[in-house]
Amino acid sequence: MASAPQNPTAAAAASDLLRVDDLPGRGRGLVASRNVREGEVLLSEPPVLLYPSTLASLRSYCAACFRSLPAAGAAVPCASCRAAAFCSPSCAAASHPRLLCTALSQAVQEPLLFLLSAYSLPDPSLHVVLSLSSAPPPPPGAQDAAGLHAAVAALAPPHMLPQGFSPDLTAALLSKDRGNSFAIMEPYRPGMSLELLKARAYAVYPRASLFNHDCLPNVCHFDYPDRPGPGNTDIVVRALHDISEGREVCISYFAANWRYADRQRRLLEDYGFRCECDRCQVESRWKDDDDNNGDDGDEAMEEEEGEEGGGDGGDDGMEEEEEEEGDGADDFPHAYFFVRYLCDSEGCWGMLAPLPPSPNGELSHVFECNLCGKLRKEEDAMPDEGTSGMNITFLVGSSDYDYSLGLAILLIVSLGDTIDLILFQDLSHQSSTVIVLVLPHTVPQTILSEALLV
Ligand SMILES: C[S@@+](CC[C@H](N)C(=O)[O-])C[C@H]1O[C@@H](n2cnc3c(N)ncnc32)[C@H](O)[C@@H]1O
Repeated sequence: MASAPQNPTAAAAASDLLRVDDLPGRGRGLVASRNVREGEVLLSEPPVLLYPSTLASLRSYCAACFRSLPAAGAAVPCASCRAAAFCSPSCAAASHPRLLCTALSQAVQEPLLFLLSAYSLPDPSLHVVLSLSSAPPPPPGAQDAAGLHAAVAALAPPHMLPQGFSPDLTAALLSKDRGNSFAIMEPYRPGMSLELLKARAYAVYPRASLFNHDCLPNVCHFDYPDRPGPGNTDIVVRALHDISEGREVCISYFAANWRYADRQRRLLEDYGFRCECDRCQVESRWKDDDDNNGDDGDEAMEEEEGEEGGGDGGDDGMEEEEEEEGDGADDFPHAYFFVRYLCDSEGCWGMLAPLPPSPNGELSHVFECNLCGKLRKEEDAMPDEGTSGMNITFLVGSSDYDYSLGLAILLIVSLGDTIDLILFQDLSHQSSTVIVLVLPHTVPQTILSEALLV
C-alpha cells in the first residue's frame, strides 16, 4: 500500500473553482466556474465544527486536532476534564469545545458529543451550521431530540449556553448534523478490514455541505488527519476527470458500488430525495436488481457514514469526443467509471482520484484511493487479458429483452463467490450507448472489450 502524497493540496486552495447556484429540484449546488482538469483540487476547506465520533475516540485521538495521540506518556491530558488528551502543548492551549470539556468531567452520553460541541461554537459559526440544509425528520424513536436537549440542559451551566438555546434549536442542529457531517476516518493500516474502519471524528464543512449527490460523482473527497502541519482536518475535494465550466460538481454520499435499491432507500430516508441521475435512470429499469443482486455487504458500508454531499454530476466531462448530439447524458461510459475510479483493494470500495497536476500543469496519471490510501498507476486500472481464470456464472437475464435478436444483453455476472456485476445495457431501444457496470477489480479485459464492441 503506497503512502499518501507529499503535497495533496498543492494545486491551490481552489474555492474559486466553484460557484453556488440554485438548481431546480435540488436546492443549492456547486457548479464549476471554469473548466477543471482531472486531479485538480476544487476545494480545500477547514471545518466549522469538529467533534469526536465516540467517547473511545477521545482516548486515541487528540481532542483538538484529531491526530493520533502519541504513545502513552507523551500525550498532554486536558487539565480541566482529564478525560481528553492533546497531542502537543499547542493543541492543549487551543483546547477543545468548552461545553464538551465541562460535560466530560461528569458522565456524558455519546449522542451528546455533537450537541455539546455545537453549542460551544461562537455565534457566527453556529449560524453557519444553521444555514445548511436540513435532513428529513428521523423515523419515530430513532433520535429523541427532546431527551438530548434535556440532557444538555442538565450538563451545561446556563451561562455557557448560547442565546436561543431551546428544544427547537437542538432539533434543528441535530438535523443539520444528520444532513451535512462528514466522517474523518481512522487511519487505515495494511491488512485491516476496511469494512470495520470507523470514524474518528465528524466534521461540518460549510462549502462542502453544498455538494449535491450523484451516483456517478465527478469529484471525491479526501482527508489527511495525520499529516503534519496546519489544516490536517481540512476536507480536500479533487476532480475524478475533466469537468466543463457550468457543470454541477457532485460527490457520492456513500460508496459508489451500492446497488440501486439501497441507494434510493438511503437517499430518501436520510436526505429526503429520489435520485434521478443517469445511472439511476438506467438501473431503475433493471427490474431484477432487488431480487438478484444479492447481499453484497452493503450493511457494513451503511454503518460507515463516510461520505456526504450530493448532486447530479452525471455525464460531465468524460469522453466528450464520443458524445453524440444532445446533452450526452446517455453516453456516460459507466464501465470506464467503475474500472477507473473504484478502488480494487479487497473490500475497500473507496474512490480513486488522480493526484493533482504538477505546477506546470502536467497530469499525474497516479490515482489515490480516498479510503485506503492506495496509489495506483493509470495503466494498472485495466487488468491484463486472460489473467483471471475466474469461474463466471450468469445468474440472471432480464425478460424485458429479446435475446434471440441479440439486440440487447442484460446480465449479472458473479465472479467467484463475490457479488460483482456487469450490466450490458439495451443497445437497440435507447441509443448506441453501451453501459457496463463492473464492480470487481479482476474482470478480464476480454469481457470489457466484448461489451464495448457489442
Ligand atoms: C448536503 S445537502 C446539499 C446542498 C443542498 N442542496 C442545499 O441547498 O444546501 C443535501 C441535500 O441536498 C439535496 N440534494 C442533494 N443531492 C440531490 C439530488 N441528486 N437530487 C435532488 N436533491 C438533492 C437534498 O435536499 C439533500 O437533503
